[in-house]
Amino acid sequence: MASVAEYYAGKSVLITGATGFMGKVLVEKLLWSCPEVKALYILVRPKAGQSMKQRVSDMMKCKLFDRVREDNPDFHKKIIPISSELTQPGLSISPEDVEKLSACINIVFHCAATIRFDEPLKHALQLNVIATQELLSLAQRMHHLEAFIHISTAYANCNRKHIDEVIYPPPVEPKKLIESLEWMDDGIVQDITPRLIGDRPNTYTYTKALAEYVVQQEQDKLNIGIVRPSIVGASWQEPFPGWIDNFNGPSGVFIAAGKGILRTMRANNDAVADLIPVDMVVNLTLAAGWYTDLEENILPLSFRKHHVISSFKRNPLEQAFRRPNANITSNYLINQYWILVSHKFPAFIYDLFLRLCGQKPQMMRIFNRLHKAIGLLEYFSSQDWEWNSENMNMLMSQLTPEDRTAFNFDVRQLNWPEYIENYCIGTKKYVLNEDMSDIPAARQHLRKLRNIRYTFNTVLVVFIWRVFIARSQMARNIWYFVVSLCFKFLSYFRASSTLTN
Ligand SMILES: CCCCCCCC/C=C\CCCCCCCC(=O)SCCNC(=O)CCNC(=O)[C@H](O)C(C)(C)COP(=O)(O)OP(=O)(O)OC[C@H]1O[C@@H](n2cnc3c(N)ncnc32)[C@H](O)[C@@H]1OP(=O)(O)O
Ligand SMILES: NC(=O)C1=CN([C@@H]2O[C@H](COP(=O)(O)OP(=O)(O)OC[C@H]3O[C@@H](n4cnc5c(N)ncnc54)[C@H](OP(=O)(O)O)[C@@H]3O)[C@@H](O)[C@H]2O)C=CC1
Repeated sequence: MASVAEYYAGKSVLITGATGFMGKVLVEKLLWSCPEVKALYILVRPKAGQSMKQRVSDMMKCKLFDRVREDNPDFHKKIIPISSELTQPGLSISPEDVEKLSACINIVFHCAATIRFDEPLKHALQLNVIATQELLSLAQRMHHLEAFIHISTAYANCNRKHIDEVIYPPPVEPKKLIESLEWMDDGIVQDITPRLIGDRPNTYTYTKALAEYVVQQEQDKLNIGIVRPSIVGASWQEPFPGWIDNFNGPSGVFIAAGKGILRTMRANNDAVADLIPVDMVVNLTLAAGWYTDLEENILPLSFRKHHVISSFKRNPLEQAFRRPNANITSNYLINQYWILVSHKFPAFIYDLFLRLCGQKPQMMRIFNRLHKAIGLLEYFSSQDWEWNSENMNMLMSQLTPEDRTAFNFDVRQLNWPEYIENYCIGTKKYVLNEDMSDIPAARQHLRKLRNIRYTFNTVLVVFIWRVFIARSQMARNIWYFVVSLCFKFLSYFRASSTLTN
């Protein structure tokens, strides 16, 4: 059997979602580890006033492609952008491009999706299910297609506790749902969405489950593979440790904690957050293309020992609101208490301060957004799942020893504290674009925050005590008793030290 790199040599690959987090890393890794790959066709749409060409050219300037660029400055010649808006009929690919793709594509990686948890059902269905269907139809026209790899999520079946490497029956026949939603206006769809998604937490996991079923329907006509990553985090090693470019999932949580904004979160301390580095997911995806089978992948990170706070204390973010410190509890009331004391109260004080300085208050608004985001993640942070990963282990055993290194997805090799440290540094450098040389100033800022806190606490204690003493005889008695006790101790130590001298 050919090695993974040999398999991709001379092949033309089609990638959707190549401008996304995972897609970019997939493109980079293919160019780096499979240098003989013939061409990478990427489906891209114009966005935010930028043309498709401009977007692709910006993407290739990204630091992520540094090692590829150094190795081969002409690497961009292998990347062929195809204009496509996935939510449009026929993916809005021109007939000439359809012809071109049909004639040359050997492998398809379908990464594009909306991963927002609050996506309206109609749009999530359009992108995650209908576009997948359209892509499968296109794939059937490809004369030399060898594999169609669909990126799903380990949470597509999160309504189950134990998840096997099988496609479960869909919650509803996708075709019927698409037909019925077609005539409904957005308001009606919004009203019935909770009933439709049932025991799933959001439209994302619901539509990803439907998409898996749609892909499975084509298994007689195409060689399909489904990869189900869990929570995808910053890169472990490739192209360099800590690469991350978004606020999704844990990254937003880490940044909010590092900035001292997030001080409490509802999660099951005994549960694990199944985090997997993006480079491992990409390695597994490429190996799945080589082998074409059904895979999934997880790595447990315990909520109790997450190493995030200690990492940010060593490498602080700039201008933190408060010192990083997070209380993780599964108890609703305790969490609400901390939200009040550690989130809303400081936000209120800070906004009051801003108002007094003639500035616009902003902290309460930031906290409201944070609470919305954290609320959407709570379902995942409060539970535990069990995944079967026999196919993944089998795939690993099929790789040559060299490929096991070049396309490593063995999560047991990961050093957890080191990975989280690089992840936190990655959020600082690549998401927030902060300079590492500012770390001493950021540490100084944390020290200042600590001193403000000590001063504030002392003033508060003295103030409460003074109020208390003024009103209660008993408090006064206790106060005098404590003071006289301290005084006696002091005199005793002074006397005994005089004796020993
Ligand atoms: C110290 C404790 C440590 C504990 C350790 C444990 C960690 C693990 C924790 C929990 C794990 C659970 C994870 C489960 C994952 C499942 C896995 C998957 O299969 S898929 C992928 C998942 N998909 C998402 O993560 C999308 C989630 N995001 C959304 O749905 C939306 O972004 C939402 C609703 C959260 C916000 O929507 P809007 O409309 O209010 O805002 P918008 O347009 O997205 O963003 C506005 C601005 O805010 C930033 N932003 C977005 N999310 C942020 C966040 N979480 N924190 C801070 N800023 C964020 C954005 O970059 C943007 O910035 P600009 O305006 O462009 O400058
Ligand atoms: N991130 C995670 O934690 C996890 C992700 N996954 C899965 O991995 C895959 C990739 O996720 P990730 O890279 O994080 O997601 P991103 O949101 O970073 O990327 C999504 C990609 O889809 C493209 N896309 C979205 N809408 C359209 C459209 N209408 N037309 C054309 N392209 C479109 C985006 O293009 P554009 O740049 O134009 O917006 C982007 O390239 C998804 O299938 C997701 O379900 C699974 C588990 C966890």
